[in-house]
Amino acid sequence: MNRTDWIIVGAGVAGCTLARQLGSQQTGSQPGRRVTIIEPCVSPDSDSPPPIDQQRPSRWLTLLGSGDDWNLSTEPSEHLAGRKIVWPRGRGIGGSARINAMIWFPPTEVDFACWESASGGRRSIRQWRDAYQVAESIVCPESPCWISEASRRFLSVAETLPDASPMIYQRINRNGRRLDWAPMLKNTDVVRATVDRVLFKGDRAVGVSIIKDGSPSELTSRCGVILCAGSIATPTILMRSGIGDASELSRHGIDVRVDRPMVGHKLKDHLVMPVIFETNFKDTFRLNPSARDVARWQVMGTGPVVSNLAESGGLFRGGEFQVHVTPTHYLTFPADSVAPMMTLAINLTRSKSSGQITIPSRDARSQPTIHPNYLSDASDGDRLVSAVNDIRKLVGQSSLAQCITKEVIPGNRRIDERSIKQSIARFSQTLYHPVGSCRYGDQIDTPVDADFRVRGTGGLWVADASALPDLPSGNPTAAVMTWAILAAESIAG
Ligand SMILES: Cc1cc2nc3c(=O)[nH]c(=O)nc-3n(C[C@H](O)[C@H](O)[C@H](O)COP(=O)(O)OP(=O)(O)OC[C@H]3O[C@@H](n4cnc5c(N)ncnc54)[C@H](O)[C@@H]3O)c2cc1C
Repeated sequence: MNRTDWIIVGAGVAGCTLARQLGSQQTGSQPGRRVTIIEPCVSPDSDSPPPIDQQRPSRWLTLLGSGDDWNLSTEPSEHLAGRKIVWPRGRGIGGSARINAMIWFPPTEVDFACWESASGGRRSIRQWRDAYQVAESIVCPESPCWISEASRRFLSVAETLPDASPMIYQRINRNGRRLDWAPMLKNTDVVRATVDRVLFKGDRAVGVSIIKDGSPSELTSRCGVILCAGSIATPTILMRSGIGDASELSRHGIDVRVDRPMVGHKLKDHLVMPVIFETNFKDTFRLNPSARDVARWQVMGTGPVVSNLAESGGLFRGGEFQVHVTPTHYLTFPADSVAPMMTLAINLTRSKSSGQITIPSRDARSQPTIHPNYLSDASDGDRLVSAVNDIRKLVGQSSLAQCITKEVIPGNRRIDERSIKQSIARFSQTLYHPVGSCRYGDQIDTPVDADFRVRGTGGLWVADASALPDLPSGNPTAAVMTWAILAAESIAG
């Protein structure tokens, strides 16, 4: 293969967006720039669009644990009753967007201000906003034309709250089907391989070493390498390349290239606490719909089959926490339940607790070690309890109360702070939003600088969720695309 201009590592949300943007600069009088993206192979037919059944929005749940998932899990969490939490991450073109719940949540003004501040003023709120507009024009998110009774009833009472912004979530869908990300790579060479580490000449990144069909080889590039392998894999690639905490790297026999103790640190995630109710709603949501509903979806793109389960919700108490409404028992679905269920899943928008990613060895095939340190900052637990109580109050003091036959989790007997905290420790889950493990910023201790460059190197950038300086206010795909668009502008110069 001839030498490419840029190598992008990982064809997930950031990688596909970046490839599209860098590739689109090949038009007009500009000399052609070649972009190569590297993504592991899932299966022989992994480049074809997913079969029709998998395009049904609610099917994302059954993709977890499939061949499209890296099947990761955390170390035992001290504040979650010692539980290991399953951390799905998508694999194949589209990355985690192959298996995600497809909610499109635009960044808020708080997010734009946070990003401007992280850049030390190098990138203005306006630039971030403009980049978001480009992201939106690429995805063209859909407003669903069907929501469940659970969503309808919840929204009608939430709309009466003064400090809430309830909403039906927009979807990353086309005609009620999961978006296919592969068309974004039409100007890009795709190599199916796993990246082990970055290759350098002096301080400059000149390519990557890869494992393809079980054998090691190398790919080189003229302009450099952009890491988009996501919040878990990007820091591990940096560490294997000798960029990280010097003492940790030496322990694994890795030559230290740049001593950057913060690589892998400041990892954050949205921890979600499901408050689950049994109801007297007329409809029970089923993963396997009737033939009539399937036909309605296929022909008209509407009906219960367009549900992505997490249909609606919004930001509450002035943006302090987010809610996802599902017409299911969040923890046992798709197993049938005795009565129609509703879950109000609650997460803090910005937790203070942060964790870290480390590598157990220098072997690229070894699973990274994930310590999310959920609730290690005590104030997060206090704020989550208070959010749970807010939502219980909303349900108990509104017309929704007539529809509830039983609170299943935490349960009516769990009223005091201690027992709600026990419930959180036992039942809360990841909302699948890890960010920040290769934090961007103008401060000297951030691994990535305000131009998306890995500090202490040349020709090496990070443009994925790992670079986000903090959790975004909502679901991160729109934020990650926004970052990739500004990174592409910066990298292409
Ligand atoms: C189950 C689930 C549900 C979610 N629901 C939503 C939602 O509804 N809305 C929302 O906004 N967000 C959601 N998210 C989060 C969202 O999908 C991620 O934040 C987003 O995909 C992150 O983008 P990324 O490019 O950083 O990483 P990813 O999209 O994960 O892409 C990383 C890519 O790098 C590849 N890669 C990893 N290691 C290597 C290597 N060594 N060599 C080469 N390639 C490599 C991976 O295979 C993957 O394709 C969800 C995530 C999950 C897992």
